[in-house]
Amino acid sequence: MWRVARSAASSLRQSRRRMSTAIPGPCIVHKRGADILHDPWFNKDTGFPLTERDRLGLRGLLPPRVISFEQQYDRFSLLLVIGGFDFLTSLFFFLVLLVESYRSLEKNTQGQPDNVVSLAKWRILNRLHDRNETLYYRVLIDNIKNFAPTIYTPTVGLVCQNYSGLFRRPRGMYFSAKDKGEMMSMIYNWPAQQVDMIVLTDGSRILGLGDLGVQGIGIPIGKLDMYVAAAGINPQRILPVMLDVGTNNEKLLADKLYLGLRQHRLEGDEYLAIVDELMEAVHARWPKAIVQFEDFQMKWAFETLERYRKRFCMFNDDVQGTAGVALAGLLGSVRAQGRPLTDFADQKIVVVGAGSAGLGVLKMALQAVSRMAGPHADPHFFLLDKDGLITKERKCIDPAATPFAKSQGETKEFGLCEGSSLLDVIKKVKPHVLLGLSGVGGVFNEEILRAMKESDSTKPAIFAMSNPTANAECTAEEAFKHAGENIVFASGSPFDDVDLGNGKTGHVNQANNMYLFPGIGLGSLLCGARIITDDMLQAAAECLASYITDGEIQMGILYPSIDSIRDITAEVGAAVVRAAVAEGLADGRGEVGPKDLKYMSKEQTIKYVKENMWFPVYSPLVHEK
Ligand SMILES: NC(=O)c1ccc[n+]([C@@H]2O[C@H](COP(=O)([O-])OP(=O)(O)OC[C@H]3O[C@@H](n4cnc5c(N)ncnc54)[C@H](O)[C@@H]3O)[C@@H](O)[C@H]2O)c1
Ligand SMILES: O=C(O)C[C@H](O)C(=O)O
Ligand SMILES: [Mg+2]
Repeated sequence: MWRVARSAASSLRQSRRRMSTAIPGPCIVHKRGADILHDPWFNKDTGFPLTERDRLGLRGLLPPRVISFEQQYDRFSLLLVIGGFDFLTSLFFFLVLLVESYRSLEKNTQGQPDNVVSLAKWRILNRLHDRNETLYYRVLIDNIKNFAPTIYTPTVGLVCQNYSGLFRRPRGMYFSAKDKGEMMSMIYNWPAQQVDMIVLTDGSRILGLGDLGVQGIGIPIGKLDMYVAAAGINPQRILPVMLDVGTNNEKLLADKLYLGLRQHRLEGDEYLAIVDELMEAVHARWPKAIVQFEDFQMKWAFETLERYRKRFCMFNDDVQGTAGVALAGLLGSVRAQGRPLTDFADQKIVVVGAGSAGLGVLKMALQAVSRMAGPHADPHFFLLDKDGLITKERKCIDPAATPFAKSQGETKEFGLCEGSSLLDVIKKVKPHVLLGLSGVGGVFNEEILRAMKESDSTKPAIFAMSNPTANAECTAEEAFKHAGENIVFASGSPFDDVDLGNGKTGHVNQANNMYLFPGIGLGSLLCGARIITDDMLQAAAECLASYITDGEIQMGILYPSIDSIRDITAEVGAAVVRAAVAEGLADGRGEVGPKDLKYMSKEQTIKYVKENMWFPVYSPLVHEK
């Protein structure tokens, strides 16, 4: 409680410093009176100055006292500090929640008080988001480390699971299979003239929680919150999109409260025709918008990526964002062993999970090895799925997994065979890295973690990257307890650092694509990239990898603290801009043309990116009919 209060106070001081230097430009508003109070984009609540109240027809619609932004911020931060950590207040919100949507919440959170508290915190933030976006994003930016776990992973998973019960008002756009033929006109229903960043899901693989259908909309919302907080994308220019093509989740289909289409998922050409139509509609209205595909099941993740990546400015976060973050961590783990980066080519890496994320990681790791050791390099990657080690003998092997399937010669060398168990692989291979993207909680059990003690690495790396928390392959505590103090550890969802009991701390890294996707989107946007290429993604990953100092690496720190995510994102964004310029793919943006971008130094590019990041301050509102 004390630590949180102190960090909230220090954020507030920093925030005040920024508040005093910012000179906001005016903002045109086409409405007056109560309509403004009900619009979270423009609403300042009690913060409207008296002159503005007169100009906008607000006099008499608010209590007379004007409360400054700083005071509003204080009041809200206090509410959250108390709301999050004081037992009685938590209990109060628990009761409120029970009353408001008793049945569904009780059913879904039975015996899990942590979840109830997490949802209560999410509700408090969400209410502010509904009411006053400027204050919401300021609170988020200044307290990102505390609140990311609430608006993003892991709580966002819980929010998706409970979506029907939590639903109060829509956010973003919903396109469904029933809208076929209508999307080109529907897209004009979105009230904002300009959209820069879209996150799109079909809800088919939400974190490690499976097919959640329309309820998956929480993921694009959470990702776009990170875009605003980390990348400074203007919240008036973001658009979360749910493409509801049905669900194969029988429980949801049978649920009377389910808010999505009650039909099984479209498949094959029918499915692709719907996605094509949506992409055309988006492109027709906002040709420069970046589209991030998120949490699509593997077959559609790969297919849509290949289908659109040369036609639209888009990327798949689970395949490409995850790959870059994992690669940055893997390079860090080579440094942690005191070895040169080129030794990455010799690392034995076991990847558990042959889905969109696991295969994305291996593909990018293979590219890195080829760059370091030449195109004929023979990397030591071992890929397992639910049926064990994948070899060339596997029947019905997924084409995307084929390049990583082991040949008979390779398996023989290690005494392995098709379908060898994870334990067998670890014991015989003695890998430098064990990386999980399986979506299965606890698969790195005690035996497996103990076996990692025999790793050939002086600093074995354990990456339990699956989300949310309960789906992590192991907890941080289990990893340090069973695999030893010598490991470097990273997880997709946040865990606290581990007290090793001897005055030492086991550092927990969060290997989550949040370190890259905001910068990939921001950089692509600010240079007017036509498409997003592998070189741009590689530049992003390398930038993240180089952010960490040798001193930090020695302490087991592979990724920066989330507190510095805005700074990291600016650097990553600049790296993406420079890579796009180098490839001749940057058309420029606004008054900044391709030539301007080309002649910017690295520092100038970072400055350009930083200057174009939105920051929440109350702008004077000017009414125009
Ligand atoms: N940390 C991050 O930034 C990040 C990014 C993307 C995905 N993820 C997480 O990774 C997980 C997987 O995502 P995905 O898109 O690849 O899913 P997916 O469904 O495409 O793939 C899952 C893979 O895991 C395998 N698997 C299932 N049970 C297994 C078992 N017991 N042992 C070994 N393998 C098993 C499956 O066969 C499949 O190959 C999810 O939990 C997701 O939240 C994390
Ligand atoms: O959403 C996250 O936290 C990471 C990733 O995109 C995932 O699907 O798990
Ligand atoms: Mg995802």
